[in-house]
Amino acid sequence: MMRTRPLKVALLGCGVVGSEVARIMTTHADDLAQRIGAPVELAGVAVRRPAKVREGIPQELVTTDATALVKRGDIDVVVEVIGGIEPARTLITTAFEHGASVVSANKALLAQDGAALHAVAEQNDKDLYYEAAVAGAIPLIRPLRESLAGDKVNRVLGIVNGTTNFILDKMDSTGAGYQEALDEATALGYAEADPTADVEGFDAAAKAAILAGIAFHTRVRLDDVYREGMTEVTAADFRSAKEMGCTIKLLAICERSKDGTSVTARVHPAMIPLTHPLASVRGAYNAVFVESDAAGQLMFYGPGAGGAPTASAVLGDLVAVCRNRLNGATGPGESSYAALTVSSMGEVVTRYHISLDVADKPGVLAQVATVFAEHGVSIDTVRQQGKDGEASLVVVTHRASDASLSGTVEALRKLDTVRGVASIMRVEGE
Ligand SMILES: NC(=O)C1=CN([C@@H]2O[C@H](COP(=O)(O)OP(=O)(O)OC[C@H]3O[C@@H](n4cnc5c(N)ncnc54)[C@H](OP(=O)(O)O)[C@@H]3O)[C@@H](O)[C@H]2O)C=CC1
Ligand SMILES: N[C@@H](CC=O)C(=O)O
Repeated sequence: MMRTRPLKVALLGCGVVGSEVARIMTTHADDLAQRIGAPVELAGVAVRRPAKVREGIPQELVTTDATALVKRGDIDVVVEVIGGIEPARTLITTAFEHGASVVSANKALLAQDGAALHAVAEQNDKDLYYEAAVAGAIPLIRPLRESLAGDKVNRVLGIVNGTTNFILDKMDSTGAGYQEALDEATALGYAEADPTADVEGFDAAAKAAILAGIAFHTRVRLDDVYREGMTEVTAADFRSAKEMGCTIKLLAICERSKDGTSVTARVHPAMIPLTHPLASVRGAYNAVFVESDAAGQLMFYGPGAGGAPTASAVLGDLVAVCRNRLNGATGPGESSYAALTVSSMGEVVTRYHISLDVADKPGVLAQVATVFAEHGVSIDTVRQQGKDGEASLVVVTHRASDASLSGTVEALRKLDTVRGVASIMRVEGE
């Protein structure tokens, strides 16, 4: 039976994502009411610049006083799409304390303060949902939290940042420059307010922290995630990757140790074989592999950024939270998490592609090979190209720990025949 009194929604932020949330709430109002069992009403929209023309948003709903909006006391659900840590964190906390549940797309905040926010939500018997915080439109949080709750997830690996995938794809497929591709991603609404978060890997690291926490039922914070961005990836790296039958992607990889007592989470550019499904993920699309004991390997794929795709995930959460509200219930919380150790990057085992500038003279290869052997790093292939007394030496290793590889590189730098380490890239997905 349809309830006639509407559920009231406060929208905090009306930018790329918020404007699409408002549009869908209006255009799909009847369908949403049907699915929820009550109409939903946009009760207020908090922004920074009230004078800006916002199509479809009645001016009387617009306010710059987000605090007063969440304190009104008659708001059922606050949708936070402002981004950043403050004022978003205080607004969300205040919303719980004044009787509202919260839907957020704010991965930066959730990766940093997710545990504290969940605690406040639970103390106040309210929901905190955030499907849109990871991988845009792709349903990933709910499958991990609910569908796979009876299984044991061991690994989550994928592309979780649309902006950097867009840039790397453009650089690889059209030879576009980095800045040109970044400007296009920003104009399309994919990039964060400060795109440093995207290109330096902070956004993907926040998503990795959230994914690892939900997948392994533990707490992983942003600071626990090893992070390298993609600003150092060059056209030469793409050429080397092609010679190996690979391309380069910015990957987020979260793994549970074999004995199940610890986890690792990392974000960095990696070479992946062109035959791997992740190699064909184009533009701002994301794709995530989840490996679990019983299900085996699952792949989630779809638009990872942009206003409408992200709003789709926000609306899904809004419907779920409204239904919970009508049923007088809340969805699954996170208070039952175990405290697994988060291991350092040194313990991660993978393959490496190392490009060295060396002197082009006899014995160099043997010298370099000895250093690898002394550090217990086994070599898979070596390719040398020399010219005018200088040479470039490309070494691809078998699987080795990051700590052994770091020791190897430190020792290589001390050889007088090694002029420099041009690039080091991990090789994944084989
Ligand atoms: N863009 C995307 O593809 C995706 C974004 N997200 C996340 O969604 C959130 C929003 O992103 P996006 O829509 O792109 O960001 P935008 O920068 O486009 O929008 C931010 C909105 O917040 C408003 N705002 C900023 N500060 C305040 C404040 N102090 N009080 C009230 N309103 C404020 C802005 O107001 P005004 O309009 O007046 O400037 C604007 O409407 C972020 O957490 C982001 O990480 C998640 C997935 C994908
Ligand atoms: N800036 C982010 C937006 C979605 O999370 C991205 O590019 O993935």
